[in-house]
Amino acid sequence: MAQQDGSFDYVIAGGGTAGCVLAGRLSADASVRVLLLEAGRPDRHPFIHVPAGFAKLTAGPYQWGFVSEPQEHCAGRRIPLAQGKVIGGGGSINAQVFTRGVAQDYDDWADVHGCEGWSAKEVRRYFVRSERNERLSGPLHGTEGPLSVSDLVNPHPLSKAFVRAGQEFGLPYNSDFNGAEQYGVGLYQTTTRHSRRCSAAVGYLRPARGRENLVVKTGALVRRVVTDHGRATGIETVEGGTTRRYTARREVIVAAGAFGSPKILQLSGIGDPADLKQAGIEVVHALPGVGKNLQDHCDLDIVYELTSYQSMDRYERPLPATAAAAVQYAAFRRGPMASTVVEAGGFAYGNEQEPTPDLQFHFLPAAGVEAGIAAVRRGYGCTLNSYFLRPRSRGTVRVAGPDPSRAPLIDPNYLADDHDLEMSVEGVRQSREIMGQPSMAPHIKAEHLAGGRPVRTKDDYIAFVRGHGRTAYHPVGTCAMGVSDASVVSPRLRVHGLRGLRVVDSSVMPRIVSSNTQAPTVMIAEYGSDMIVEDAR
Ligand SMILES: Cc1cc2nc3c(=O)[nH]c(=O)nc-3n(C[C@H](O)[C@H](O)[C@H](O)COP(=O)(O)OP(=O)(O)OC[C@H]3O[C@@H](n4cnc5c(N)ncnc54)[C@H](O)[C@@H]3O)c2cc1C
Repeated sequence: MAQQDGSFDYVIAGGGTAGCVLAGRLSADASVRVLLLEAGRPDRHPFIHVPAGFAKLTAGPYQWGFVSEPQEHCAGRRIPLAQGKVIGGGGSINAQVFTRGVAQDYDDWADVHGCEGWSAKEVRRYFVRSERNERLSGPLHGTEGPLSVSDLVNPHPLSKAFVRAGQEFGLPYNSDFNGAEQYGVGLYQTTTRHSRRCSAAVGYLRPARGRENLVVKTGALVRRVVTDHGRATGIETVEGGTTRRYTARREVIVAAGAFGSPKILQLSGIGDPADLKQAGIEVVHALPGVGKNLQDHCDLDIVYELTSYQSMDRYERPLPATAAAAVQYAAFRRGPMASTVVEAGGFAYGNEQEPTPDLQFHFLPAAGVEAGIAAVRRGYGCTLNSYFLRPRSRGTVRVAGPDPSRAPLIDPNYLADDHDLEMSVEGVRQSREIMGQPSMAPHIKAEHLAGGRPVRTKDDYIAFVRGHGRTAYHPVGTCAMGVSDASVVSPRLRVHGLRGLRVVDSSVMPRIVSSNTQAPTVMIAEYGSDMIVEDAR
C-alpha cells in the first residue's frame, strides 16, 4: 500500500534539463506548490561543476549505465548509452557544447509534423529568453536568461590548429554557430559561467531552491503516473524501498528524458498495447506512438597520436602539472580545468544538395575522454568525431516489465537506413581530410582507426562505421509531439486522450535537431512552462 505523501499543484517526474527549467519557472508563482522528483543524486560533486570534469562523467554513478539492444546494422554490438542520473540530468554530465540547430529544424516540426506554434520564428523567443550570452547579443541571442553561455577561456593550441585546418579544408570560419549561418568551423561556445558548468540545475533550479512552495526530492524513482477516469491525479515513486504517492491537483508533467519518459508512460499502462502486453502491464490508455520514433546521432571517433607531449589528457595523472592546473583553476578560474575538453568543431555538408549542413564535428585536444573511446599514451592524443545530423533510422524504447528498477529495452536502430550509413562514411572521410591539412598534419604521428586496420576502400569505411558507431548522447523523439496517430503529445505537450498529463522534454521532438540537444530541450521546457501557466488560467 502506497504511503500518501502530500499534495501539490504540479508534480514533475524527472529532475534533468527540462525538469529543472520547469521547476524553476513554475515555482516562481508563490501560490502554487511544485514537487520535482529525481531518481539520481544531488549535483554536488566537484567533477560536475569543473568543466574538465566531463572526462569523468560518462561512466560512473551520475549516469544510468544503459546499454542498447544488439544493433543489427552495427555488427550486432550492444552500444553503451550514457544518460544523466543526477539533478540536472544530461545537463550535469554533458560536454556543454551550446548549439541550437537551424531554423529549418523547427519549421519542419511545424510544417511537416503539424506542430502549430513551433516554427523557428515562434520558438526563437524561448531560446532568447533562456540565454545569457557573455559575447553575443541581437535578435538571435539573449543576455539576461538563466542559462549562461561563454567562450572558452583559453582554447588549447591544438583546437586553434584544428580551426585553421578546417578553413584550409574549405570551411568558412564561423564565430557563432547559432547565428544566421551554421555552416563553418570554429570554437564552440559552452554553457559555462565564470568557468563553472551552468546546467539547468544551476541556472534555473538553484535560484529557486529557497522557495517554500518548491520541494525537490532526489533518490525518488518514479514508478508510474496514477490516473483516474482519464485524468492524471498523481505520481507513485519508490524511495529507499518505500512506495510513496503524491497528488497533483493541476498536472503531472513527465520530464524523464527520451528513455525515461516513455518508460514511465508504459509503466503507467499508457502505450502500445502490444508492448504493454509483452511486458505484462495492463493497458490503461492505448497510445501506440509511445517509445517509437527514437532518433539519435551516431557518432564516429578518430583518435590521433601526436608528435609531441601536449594534449589535455596528460592531466589525468597526478603529476606536478596537474597540481599546478588545479591551483591555477582554483585561483584564477583559468587553465586546462576551465575547458570542457570538447573545444572546437563545425558544420559541413555531406550532401551538397541539402539546404543546411548535415554533418557536425567535435574536436577534442585529448584522447580517451569518454567511456569506451580509445586512449593513446597520455599527453599524446587528440580526437575528432563526426556524425550525420538528420538520421532517417528510427528506433524504439520498450519497458522491460512492471519492475521500475529494470532498464528499458533500447533499440536505437543505428544505421538501419542506407543514407545514414553513406553520410556517416562521408563524415569520417571529411574528418580525415581536415586532419591532413597543413595546420594539423605536423602534429599527427599516427591515426588510430578501426583497430589499426587500413581504411581505404568504401567497404573499409562501411565496416569502420558499422563497427565503431556509438551514441552522441542525443536520444529524442520517443513521445513525439504532433497531430498524427503516431504522435504522443499535442503541440501543447498534452498526452493525447488524457487530462492533466504532459510530457515536456527532449522526447517530444518529432524530429531530431541538426545540432546538440540541450539548448533545444531548454527551449522546449521554457515554452512548456508558459503553456502550463496559460492553460491554468
Ligand atoms: C554524456 C552526454 C554529453 C552530452 N553533451 C551535450 C553537449 O555537449 N551539448 C548539448 O547540447 N547536449 C549534450 N548532451 C545532450 C543533453 O544533455 C540532453 O539532450 C538533455 O539533457 C536532455 O534533457 P531532458 O530533460 O530531456 O533529459 P535528461 O536531462 O536526461 O533528464 C531526465 C532526468 O529524468 C531522470 N529520470 C529518468 N527516469 C526517471 C524515473 N523513473 N524517476 C525519476 N527520475 C527519472 C533522470 O535521472 C534525469 O535526471 C549530452 C548528453 C550526455 C548524456
